[in-house]
Amino acid sequence: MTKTILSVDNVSKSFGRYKAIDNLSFTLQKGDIYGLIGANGAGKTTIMRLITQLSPLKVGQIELFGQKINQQALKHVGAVIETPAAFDKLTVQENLKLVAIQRGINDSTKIMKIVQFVGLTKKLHTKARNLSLGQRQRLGLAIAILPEPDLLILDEPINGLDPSGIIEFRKLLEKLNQEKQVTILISSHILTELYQVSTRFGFIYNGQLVKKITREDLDKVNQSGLIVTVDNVSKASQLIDEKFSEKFTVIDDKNILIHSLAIDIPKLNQVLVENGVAVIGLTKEEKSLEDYYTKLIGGFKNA
Ligand SMILES: Nc1ncnc2c1ncn2[C@@H]1O[C@H](COP(=O)(O)OP(=O)(O)OP(=O)(O)O)[C@@H](O)[C@H]1O
Repeated sequence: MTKTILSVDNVSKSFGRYKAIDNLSFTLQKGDIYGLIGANGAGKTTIMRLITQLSPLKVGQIELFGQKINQQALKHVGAVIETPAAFDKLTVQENLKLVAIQRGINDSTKIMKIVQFVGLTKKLHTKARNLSLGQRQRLGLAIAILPEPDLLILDEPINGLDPSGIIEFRKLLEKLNQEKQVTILISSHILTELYQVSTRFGFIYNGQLVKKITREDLDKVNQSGLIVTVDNVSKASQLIDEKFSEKFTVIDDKNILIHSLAIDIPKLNQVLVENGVAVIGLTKEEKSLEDYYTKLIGGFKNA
């Protein structure tokens, strides 16, 4: 049975006359890794600040774990929003000890486990101000996950991480999600990475959630066709036209795009070969999350 962890319902937020969030609604079910995507200024941070009560909610409703947001429910939420919440003058260990005291965590081995988990063991006694940007991101994550939250909210957590750091970070999130059943709301401009980690996506444009899609459905939409590479395009297109009902486009003098993956591929191959057309390749045309985003947002910009 699915369990709703977070429900954002018709939320709006204005700064003066400017409407940063415009009637936005979405829900997170337990186990989701929800990728929030949008251009600079779209409203990603603002909605995260509203969820965590860093910014007061005046229009709409937000429920956490089935109840109206309140301080008690927020104890089960870990968040890294904008700059990580570490104290510059304290070391990594001191920062985590402080969180442990604030949250009543008595197990002293837990800090070491978390430090190891986020890959900061060598920096245990380094002051937060002397950490690199990526190391600060890791400390921010450590602070957020030390109290074992049920929901983790991460605003641009992979900014500033090096390539191997990005991969490690993805593995950390997957581990938290799979082993500890942590539900995650994450924003990032690095869409290749967000695609790999997320199970669902929400696209924000000008403060509105203009599209919600599961990764499964995104994959279906993006797997938009089959590219057939042949030695004789005119003969091949004539045969496809005669023998199959799928729409197709001749791309160039070697390639034809069939606009459906439902076509009977062995039969297509057989028909072409039996009629003297050499089939050089059959490739699924798979588009990326970037392609989907560009097309979706392009449509709104041009509307
Ligand atoms: N405190 C504030 N006062 C006035 N305007 C604000 C305030 N906070 C945010 N905004 C505006 O609200 C809009 C949404 O900002 P937000 O930080 O949520 O965007 P974002 O999607 O997180 O962008 P980015 O990808 O650049 O981090 C922006 O136009 C921003 O200038």
